[in-house]
Amino acid sequence: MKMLIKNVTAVLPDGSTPVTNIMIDKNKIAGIGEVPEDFRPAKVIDGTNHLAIPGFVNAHTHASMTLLRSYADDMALMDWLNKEIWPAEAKMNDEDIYWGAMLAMLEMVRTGTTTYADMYGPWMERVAEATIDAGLRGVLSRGIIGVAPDGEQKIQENADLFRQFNGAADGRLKVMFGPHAPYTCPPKFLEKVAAAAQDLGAEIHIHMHETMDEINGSLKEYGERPFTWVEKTGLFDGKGTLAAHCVHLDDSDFAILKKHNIRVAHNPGSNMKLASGVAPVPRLLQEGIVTALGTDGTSSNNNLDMLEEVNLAAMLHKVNEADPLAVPAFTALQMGTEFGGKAVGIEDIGRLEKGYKADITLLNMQGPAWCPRNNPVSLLVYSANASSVDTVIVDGNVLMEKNELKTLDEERILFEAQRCADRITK
Ligand SMILES: CSC[C@H]1O[C@@H](n2cnc3c(O)ncnc32)[C@H](O)[C@@H]1O
Ligand SMILES: [Zn+2]
Repeated sequence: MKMLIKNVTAVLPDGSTPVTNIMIDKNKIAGIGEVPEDFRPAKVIDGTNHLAIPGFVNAHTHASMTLLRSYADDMALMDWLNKEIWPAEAKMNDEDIYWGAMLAMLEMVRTGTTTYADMYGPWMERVAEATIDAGLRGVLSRGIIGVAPDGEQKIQENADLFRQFNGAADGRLKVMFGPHAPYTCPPKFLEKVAAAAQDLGAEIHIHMHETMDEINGSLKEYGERPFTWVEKTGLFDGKGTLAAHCVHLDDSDFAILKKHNIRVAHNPGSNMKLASGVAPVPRLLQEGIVTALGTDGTSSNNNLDMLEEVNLAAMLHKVNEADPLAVPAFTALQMGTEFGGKAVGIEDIGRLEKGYKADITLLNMQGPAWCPRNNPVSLLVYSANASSVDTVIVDGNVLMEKNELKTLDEERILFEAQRCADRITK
């Protein structure tokens, strides 16, 4: 189907923001600019007073964890996982996974995210189902904890997930392998994950170097930093790696990141809330390492609002480096969009440009946060919030138009998610 977004202020890849027209043909952007006479759209969206941006790419989350939002706060990572999160997750069933994921879909659509990279499980097929039902683009991995007795079975489940869903839903689903972290997956086990992923040509999604405890624990147990010994398992030798966090990095870690083109998902909100530290984002960007943004799960954030992460990325590194240019506004926006596409290994998302996928978010610029209109990118990153998002398009399909949801039943999702959460947490 042909669709036209007319008279919209569009954030183009060079950061300019002309008032223009976006032409969509099937699932792609067919052109931006003057509308040719022979372009006859079946649907027209009036973009007057709206800002069009590429849909946000959440490069690291745990969607079904929405059920644990506001359940365990103000703790450091390992206490939080061991004492609260893992016992609660042990009570989840496949219905919880589905409705938790549906609550995440609802929040992502409402806040303008069009693609997300997830690590969770078991029952990741229910997350796939939720993604298909909602119409989002999902990069799914079965979270694998190797120290558990059923570690090998989890590798098989990840392989099954890949076979069943990689490329499914018109290519909207992609599957990676999800070894949880170096402290839950010993070297011999990671060798097996690496072999299984490489057999299938799958990429890796893993938490790396999140806290100083992780680094110190690894130095104690293996005499080496996690990146050093994980590299020796061959995990980074396959199709590609998405490493979440990368908060604590020395020169040897930077060398490994560059050697293997490892892409980083920076999670400023989660890193602040769990008091994990501040990732060296300005240096990552300077050294040409693909650095995207993620929310992490909603028990360490506590929401899936990518515009908030864009704002946090722009603000946190300024104060940390005492440098207002540490992460400029447009760079932060690129981290949440274009760099996100690269990080999740989908090269044709994240830019408003001919040939790219029609994954587009529109924000209503009426209201005080958007006035005066001196600089739309600045208004977006520093002034507005995601309540301005009113229209979301993924793969050429409209998921929300002028705040009206097209694929999701909000009332039902909120009811079912509360019911599931009550069973787990009460
Ligand atoms: C085995 S599925 C994924 C696993 O990861 C847990 N998790 C959520 N947030 C974090 C984080 O910041 N660091 C490490 N692990 C995290 C989640 O609860 C699942 O158990
Ligand atoms: Zn995480």
